[in-house]
Amino acid sequence: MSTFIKKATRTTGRWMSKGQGALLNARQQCLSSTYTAVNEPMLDYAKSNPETAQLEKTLEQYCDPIDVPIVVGDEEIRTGPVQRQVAPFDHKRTVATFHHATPEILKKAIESNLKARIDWERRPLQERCDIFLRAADMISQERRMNLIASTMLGQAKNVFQAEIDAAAELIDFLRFNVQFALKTTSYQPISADPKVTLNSMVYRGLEGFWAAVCPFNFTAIGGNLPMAPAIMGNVSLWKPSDTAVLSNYEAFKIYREAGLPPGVINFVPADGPTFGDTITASPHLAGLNFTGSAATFKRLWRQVGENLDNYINFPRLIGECGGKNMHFVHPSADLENVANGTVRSAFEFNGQKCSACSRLYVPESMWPQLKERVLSILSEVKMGSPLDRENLVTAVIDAKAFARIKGYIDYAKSNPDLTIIAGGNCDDSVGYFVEPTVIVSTDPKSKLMAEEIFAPILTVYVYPDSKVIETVELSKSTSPFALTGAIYVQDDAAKAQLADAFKFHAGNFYINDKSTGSIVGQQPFGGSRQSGTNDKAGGPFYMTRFTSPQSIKETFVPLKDWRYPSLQK
Ligand SMILES: NC(=O)c1ccc[n+]([C@@H]2O[C@H](COP(=O)([O-])OP(=O)(O)OC[C@H]3O[C@@H](n4cnc5c(N)ncnc54)[C@H](O)[C@@H]3O)[C@@H](O)[C@H]2O)c1
Ligand SMILES: N[C@@H](CCC=O)C(=O)O
Repeated sequence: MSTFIKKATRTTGRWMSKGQGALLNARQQCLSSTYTAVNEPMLDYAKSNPETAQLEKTLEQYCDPIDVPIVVGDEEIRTGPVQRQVAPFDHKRTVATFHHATPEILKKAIESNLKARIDWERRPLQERCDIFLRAADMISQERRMNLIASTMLGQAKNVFQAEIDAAAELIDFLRFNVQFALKTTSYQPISADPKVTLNSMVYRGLEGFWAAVCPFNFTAIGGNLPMAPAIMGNVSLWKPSDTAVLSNYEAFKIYREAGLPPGVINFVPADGPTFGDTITASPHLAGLNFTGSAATFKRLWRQVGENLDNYINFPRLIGECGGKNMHFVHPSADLENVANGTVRSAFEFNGQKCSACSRLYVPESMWPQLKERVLSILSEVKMGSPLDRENLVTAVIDAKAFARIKGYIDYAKSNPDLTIIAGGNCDDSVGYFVEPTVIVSTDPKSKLMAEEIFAPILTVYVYPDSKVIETVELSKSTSPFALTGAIYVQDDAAKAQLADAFKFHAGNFYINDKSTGSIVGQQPFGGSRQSGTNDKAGGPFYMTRFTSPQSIKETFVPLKDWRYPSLQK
């Protein structure tokens, strides 16, 4: 039985843990800005647990495809050609049908945003927060399984991966964003003598609308990108990825049912370039909250640049992009820790995490033993449908990704600098399956060591033990990304040296831990260089990006003379 259920008390027909009870009280207190979030406890889905039976039942609700509309204000729109979201592990199975918004619909959605903004921006922050805390409670309780099931089927996450993402991380984003919004807006400037002059700060939402452009790989990120601006009084267009429409729609519906007024967030699946062209052409674009590849972000940034003379405000651009994350192993490292951490980081959810380890630097003295251990673990790793909890590796997201990944594997097979020591097989007859693959490269600058592949592929470079510092420098100059990175080292002096050396090469840096698995409120997330603008989602500074404060000075003593005081007669 999971700890969560063991501690649970049944109240008003809902399962609620002691922790959640405290949170609901905290929600009431939030009206006085004292709300403190805690991370959502995770369910463990042991076979005999009630949540496992509940999940099975919920999965049945998704046997037939769900038709997902475009939602603008209160209107559901179903346009022309129907799009399909398929199960990546069984591509004959359609999990959702949906519709691409045309430029006309997108323009209508912007108008609807701007109309809704008039009231929404004026609402007290606490009222806005309360809606999203209600959404967090709904996801934590009665709607949890809808998010888990739709993420499992649509994005091919197994139950543990879906629980971390679609339940725990999304709930955490909602609650911590509220906490940070309340804390950051509690700052008021000093007033030396408030009877003479009162200074204050008004936390305004931005003028215009935000475009939230979402990736496929995290339901929580899809849910966060339009919601964080909304908490701060903004309005946004939610553009889900075509391969995550269903789970994103489930989250959108929950926000609306929790009390989000129509038009504050409009749900607009759309062809990527059509969406990008339309929003960047609007004079009302206030900001872009983007997560996805660096290539797409650069294209949007360029389009904003080209339109600069047409905007009412300078749009704010937030972009969280890709990575080529390394595990750098020092000769003093704990081998078992390296092996377990690297397999989890590189292959969990098929390496389709921006933070996944995709290059491994290992000293030659350690490699024979580490290789043996990694291969031994991989012989136990199972690949298959995400509906089977035993499968750590499932299918990659779609046919396009499959073809791209296969291209890298074919390249490795034909290149003498690269040796495949595990995996290397791909099969898309039923689903888009790519075996967890380990490739050893004798060329430290190989494209497999440099480019983001977003796949279950780990490339290893074995270095001479005497060349730690040279190899650190080599690793730093190999890839343009700076997202996550890990060092495995037990020697204290070496640890300090390596941490300093990688200061600008990872926005999220791990010491003796794997490069994935950041938790909201614990490891705020983001990288720099080609990995993005490093605004640190899940941390306090993120929320400040969504406000455009106004400073007000009010004087109660009239100015009686225009001269400087000592010159007054
Ligand atoms: N740093 C992070 O926090 C983080 C988190 C998750 C994913 N990622 C990155 O995201 C990428 C994987 O996600 P993806 O495959 O969905 O990325 P992607 O760039 O292909 O797509 C992201 C979104 O952009 C949209 N899009 C595509 N072209 C567009 C255009 N011209 N204008 C506007 N929108 C457009 C897509 O439809 C999708 O919704 C990887 O690079 C991964 O590292 C980063
Ligand atoms: N929070 C995630 C990153 C999401 C990127 O895809 C992690 O650290 O595993």
